[in-house]
Amino acid sequence: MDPTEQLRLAVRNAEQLAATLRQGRRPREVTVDPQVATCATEIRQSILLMKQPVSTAVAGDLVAGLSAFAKMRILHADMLNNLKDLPRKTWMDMSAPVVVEAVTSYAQFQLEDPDFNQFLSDLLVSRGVRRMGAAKLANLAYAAATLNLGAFEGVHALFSDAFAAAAEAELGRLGTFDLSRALWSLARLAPEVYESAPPCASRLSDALLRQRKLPFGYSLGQVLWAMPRLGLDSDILWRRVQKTAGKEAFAEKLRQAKDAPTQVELLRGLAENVEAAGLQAAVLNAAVLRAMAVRDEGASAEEILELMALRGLWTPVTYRLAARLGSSIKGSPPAPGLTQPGQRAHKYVRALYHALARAKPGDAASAAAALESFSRSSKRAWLKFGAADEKGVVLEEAWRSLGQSQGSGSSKGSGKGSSKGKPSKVGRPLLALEFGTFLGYSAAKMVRQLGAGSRVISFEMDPEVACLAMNFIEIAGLSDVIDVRIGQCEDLVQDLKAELDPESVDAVYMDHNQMTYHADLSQLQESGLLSKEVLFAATQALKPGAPLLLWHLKEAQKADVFSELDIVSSPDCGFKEMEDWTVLARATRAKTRSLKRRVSTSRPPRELVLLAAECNLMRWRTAQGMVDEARWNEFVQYVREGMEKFAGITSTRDYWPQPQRRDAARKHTYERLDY
Ligand SMILES: C[S@@+](CC[C@H](N)C(=O)[O-])C[C@H]1O[C@@H](n2cnc3c(N)ncnc32)[C@H](O)[C@@H]1O
Repeated sequence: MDPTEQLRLAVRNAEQLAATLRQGRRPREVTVDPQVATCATEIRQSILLMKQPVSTAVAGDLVAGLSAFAKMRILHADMLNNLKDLPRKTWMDMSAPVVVEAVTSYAQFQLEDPDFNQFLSDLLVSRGVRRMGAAKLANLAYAAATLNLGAFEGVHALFSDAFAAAAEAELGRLGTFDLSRALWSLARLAPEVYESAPPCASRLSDALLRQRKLPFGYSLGQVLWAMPRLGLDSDILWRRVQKTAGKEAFAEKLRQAKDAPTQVELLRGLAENVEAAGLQAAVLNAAVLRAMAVRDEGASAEEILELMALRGLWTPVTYRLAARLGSSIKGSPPAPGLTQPGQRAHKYVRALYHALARAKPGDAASAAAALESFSRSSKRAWLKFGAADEKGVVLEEAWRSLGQSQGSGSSKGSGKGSSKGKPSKVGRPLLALEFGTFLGYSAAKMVRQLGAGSRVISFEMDPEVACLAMNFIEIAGLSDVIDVRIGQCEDLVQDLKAELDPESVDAVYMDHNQMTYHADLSQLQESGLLSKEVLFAATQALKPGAPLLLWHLKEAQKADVFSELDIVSSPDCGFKEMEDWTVLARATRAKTRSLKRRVSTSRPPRELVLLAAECNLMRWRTAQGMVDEARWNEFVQYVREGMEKFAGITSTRDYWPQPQRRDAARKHTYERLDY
């Protein structure tokens, strides 16, 4: 058969398969589904046989194929590579809808490819984006913003001009979802924060506020993030939505809150929006904790205690807080208070109450042990701790040795203005940043190992989870030394620059999103916040995998930015035959010239970039319940082999109490067709 015809038929087939996946009718692991595999192979074969460069019509089929595979969250490298290599003329000849589909599908893979991003940016700027209809424009802007094309010349102006020029009737046709995404995209593409709103933003925001149904959930969080950046006031919107706002919106409002009283009010609002009694109590306890952090807010803390007593929501944490406040309010239920989270409480809430019922108040070790026992109690109770079991030992050792070599408990603040005539770093309490608080388990471990007086600032984007963590930290007796910040880490790091002295961060621990580890580390390096003797640690570097972080660190080591790089192989927490890597990178004052220095101008190998995208897709498919443990065992070995093959990166030491388990883990092989 003519390869272009074969491609066309296979792509139609892929579209149907993607549709059945959406209806939940495909088997569990779609990447090994025989029908998907056959279709993927046919596409590959036709690409290999086709005369290059392909015609615009064939390019259209490739785009449709890419879009179908993007919907199935499967990386078809041949299709991606073929599209990437299309001559500019073919891209210019494609119709606007095909270009929109190509860019939006491509964006879903979140590939790190600055050269192609530059190409796409130039292409969009030369083609122009007017006259494509507001819905397509909103979609395209969203893809461009996801790819961070705002970094390239002309892209932001392109979209802001197009939205400013769109006819009123066209904007009127956009629904709440599209308007929300358009606002987010404009803010994301903008090179800086606006003082006053540009016309495009005002028009979109007016159209949004006219909608009968206002944004909610994730979209609302995006709009609340975007509005202040676009110079828009979000108060009117917030007043209308706050009673039904979800956690994404509260997370953003809490991050933006400039003072503790505003945070207290927001947490009280969040408590009214959650159902389970146990979670409501935890959120209100968090509000009391925030109120206690400021001197004049004792009255507000008492008011919340009163409200909790009326609702019968006192927990062991509330009793502790009341005692700390010297409050005379009579608690309810009687001490120790609620130790059951209530019907239908989420696993994380149950985990906290399991700890509240078992931990000795003020004793961090017993609190941590209680969370561990919950996580081990059954497969379904398993919790995502990246610092437990063997990996926990590796990390604790590293933090302890940092504490012993640098910290000793002499007092020196790390706030702005406290570093006049900087003394030597040796002999002062340490400051650590954690990315991904979850229930506060690893933050508690870290702060204790770093030594007396040390502090951890921990970032958590889920406000309910952050509140659970604040309760756990209080029962562990660590509220004075662990500060949970709510929001997206990227924004929180930006905010920290105004608060901390340069070079004041001694340790960083990442356990949030492996896909962004390397970008988050770069942001920290560029912020100037890292000490020249910083210890950087990250978990889950092999499962689900952080190939780009590993590559970044290896390059940084070559450039003497980090002098030591330790990649420790061990079992993943709770899985005996699943390998994971914990990464430890140390800077050394004597060697490290500047952490800000650009590590390298070279780009990671293409295969590594594709591997990173595969790790991300695997995470996505797992969240959809499509990947089981056996498949993961296999996949991590594929990542390990890929790291060695494409970047020469291997583990540097083992921490396997039973080495035969490691050998067994390494025998797993990942079946993956070549496409
Ligand atoms: C694996 S858990 C962290 C476990 C925790 N470090 C421990 O061992 O106790 C990952 C956490 O990171 C949070 N997270 C993910 N991406 C984030 C981001 N971009 N900013 C802030 N928090 C994030 C998630 O909500 C989740 O609670």
